[in-house]
Amino acid sequence: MEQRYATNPAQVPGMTTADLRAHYLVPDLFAPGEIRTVYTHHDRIVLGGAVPAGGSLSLGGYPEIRSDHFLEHREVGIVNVGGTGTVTADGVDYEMVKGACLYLGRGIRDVSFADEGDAGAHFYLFSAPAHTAYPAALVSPGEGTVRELGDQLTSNRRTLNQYIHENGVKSCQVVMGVTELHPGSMWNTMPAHTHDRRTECYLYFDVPEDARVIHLLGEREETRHLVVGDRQAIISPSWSLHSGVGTASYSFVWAMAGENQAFDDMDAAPVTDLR
Ligand SMILES: O=C(O)C(=O)C[C@H](O)C(=O)CO
Ligand SMILES: [Zn+2]
Repeated sequence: MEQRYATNPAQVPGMTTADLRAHYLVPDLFAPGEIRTVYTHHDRIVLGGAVPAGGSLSLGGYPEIRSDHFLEHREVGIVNVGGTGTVTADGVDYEMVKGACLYLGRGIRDVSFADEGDAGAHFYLFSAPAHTAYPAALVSPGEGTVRELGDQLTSNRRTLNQYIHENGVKSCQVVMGVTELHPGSMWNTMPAHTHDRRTECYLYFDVPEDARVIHLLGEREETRHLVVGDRQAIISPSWSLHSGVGTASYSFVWAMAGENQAFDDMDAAPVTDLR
């Protein structure tokens, strides 16, 4: 499990492009036949990618979280950003089509990922410490709480699906969903915002091979950017604003953990305030 220690906003102005990428970009979560994990000390979130590639992969314990099994004292939200696959949790099979979201609570011992042939399932994992066990739940794409946001005239028309959240699938900390940009719209999360009570991670997907998302980060008076490709994740600490613009339409999984689960607890950073 890769370790990423927490950072302070005062470090950002002195960072090179390589420093910014090393701290806030997760470029290689997905590899065929592997489960990869990254532990960020920002709100103790673990990001993971599981690519069964026609076989089956088991999620084990890790010394970095002093656990015999991954969900010993954690919960996880999983979104499949590839072809159809199956997650099995303590003997129960959950078939996950592309875009489906599965919540698995604390205490589940055996978790495995599988797909058939060249289906190409890519399971994205977002996990945080959990104080109690909530029931497992599978949500089909588009079946959560749907919010239509933005406008074609400002190139930010998008559909935001909330899956694991206060009024949906229950969890201890994890809040998770998927936002899809409409064709011709390029900007997500406009205006940019912060939420000092939660760390948030985005996993960009369905980014065409020759396209990139320019993701904004940092404090509003001192912004920086990351150039992000398909199935790459970013870590946005509680003090960092987040927003992005693509050179083509794309989608992203957003997920948060921290002090509260109130989606609308956010402080807008109007574009006129950004430097
Ligand atoms: O397009 C958007 O707006 C989003 O998807 C915003 C994220 O959900 C977010 O940053 C929530 O805090
Ligand atoms: Zn946010």
